This record gives sequence, structure tokens and C-alpha cells, in this order.
Amino acid sequence: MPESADPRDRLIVALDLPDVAAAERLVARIGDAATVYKIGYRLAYAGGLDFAARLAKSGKKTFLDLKLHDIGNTVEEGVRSASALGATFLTVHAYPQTMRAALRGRGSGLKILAVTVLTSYDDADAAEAGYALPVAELVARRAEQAAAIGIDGIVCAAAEAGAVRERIGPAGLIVTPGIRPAGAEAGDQKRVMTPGQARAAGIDHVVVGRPITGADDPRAVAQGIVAEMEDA
Ligand SMILES: O=C(O)c1cc(=O)[nH]c(=O)n1[C@@H]1O[C@H](COP(=O)(O)O)[C@@H](O)[C@H]1O
Repeated sequence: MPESADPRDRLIVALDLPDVAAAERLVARIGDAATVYKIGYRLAYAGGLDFAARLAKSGKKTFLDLKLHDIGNTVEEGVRSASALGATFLTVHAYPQTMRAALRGRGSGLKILAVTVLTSYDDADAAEAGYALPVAELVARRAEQAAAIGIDGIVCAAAEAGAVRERIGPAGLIVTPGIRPAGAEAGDQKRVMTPGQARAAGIDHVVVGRPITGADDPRAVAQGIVAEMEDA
């Protein structure tokens, strides 16, 4: 994994907020304590894509969490459009057909991250959805396929980081949501670790939303997460 020059780059703040005004307020409150922001469904469908382009132009790194999965042509052209927004990261679901199409469509500077198994899933959820493999095996299988295809990074739970690193090698990125500072509510996250545990497991970036967006002092929480990973 390429050592990040700036430890703040290890934290990706999920801007899961109702509108651009709220996102602008949060980014301003966090200030220089964070450098990477993720725009997902909630904000993307509320003007967040234009905001993401502006945020990138302002010098922040942006992560378009659109979790693309469709027929090849639609994924390829969708990634091509997304590449024009100046983002650093974009998610697709880790289906081989989708991953191949995403690589065909991406512009320079955009890293494609493949979502293996959502961190809200445990083995029972995977079985309910019709997957024969337990989560850990499905993550490993998808990481192996992603590496063979040439995908830039993997989204998984920190619990799977070791198995994923074995399959993608040192250069691949491991990005882990489902991160909670000690004592924070897990909510709908089922595969959870603290920032320090995740860093010790060898991840490159953590994704954190509600512990920051819901905090009285979001800047302090962001600083604490970065510091905890520095100490791990
Ligand atoms: O692709 C993602 O970012 C993602 C993948 C995954 O497996 N689990 C997951 O929680 N996420 C996202 O990471 C963020 C986690 O938010 P919090 O649970 O509020 O910290 C949300 O924006 C999720 O959409």
C-alpha cells in the first residue's frame, strides 16, 4: 500500500446529509482536519454531484460512492461521465462484468473501488440474498477477481483486510467502512472495527459517516480518528 504522505488522507468523511448546504456547513466546520469526502446516494440525488465537482476544484479529494452495477455499456459510459467530475474514487459493485466495464470507462486520475460485500451484511444476510458462500469467502473471491481484472482498490470490512491484502498485494487500496470509535453506536453496520483496529489490520482508508456527521464537534471526532490511526 503506498504510504499516504498526509495522515489525514486515511480518513474519508461520508457526507450522508440531506442537502448541499448541510454538506458545505460540515466541510467548513471540519476545516483542515479532513482532506477526503465521500458523496453517496443521499447527497448525490440532492445536487451533490455538482458539489463534488466544486469540492474537488477547492482542493479536497472526493469519492463518488455511486456503487454502479449494470450492463457493461451502461457502466462504462456512466464511469466516463463520472470521470469528468474530478473525483479521486468511484465505487462499483464487485461483479467481474461491471469491474471490467468500469476500467474501460474511467479517465486518468480516477481510482475504481470494488464493493465486495456490504458491511451491513452478515452470513445470514448473504444466505438470504441467495449467496451460497459465507461473507468472508465471498469477499476473498471478489477481491481475487478484482485484482485479476486490475481494479485499484477494495471496499470491505476491516475484519477481511488481511485476507484481501493477501489477494490484492501491497499496491492495492483497502477501504473500510463500518468504522466506529470505541463506544459509538454500530447502527446497521454488522462488521465493525475501531479506527485503530482497522489501521492495525492494514487498511489504507477508513470511511466514517454518522459518528462524524452526528457529532456535536465533528472536527474533534475527525481529528481523533486520524490521531488514533497514527498511533495504531
Ligand atoms: O461504499 C461504501 O462507502 C460503503 C460500503 C459498505 O460496505 N458499507 C458502507 O457503510 N459503505 C458506506 O460507508 C458509509 C458508512 O456510514 P456510517 O455507517 O454512517 O459510518 C455510508 O455512506 C455507506 O453507504
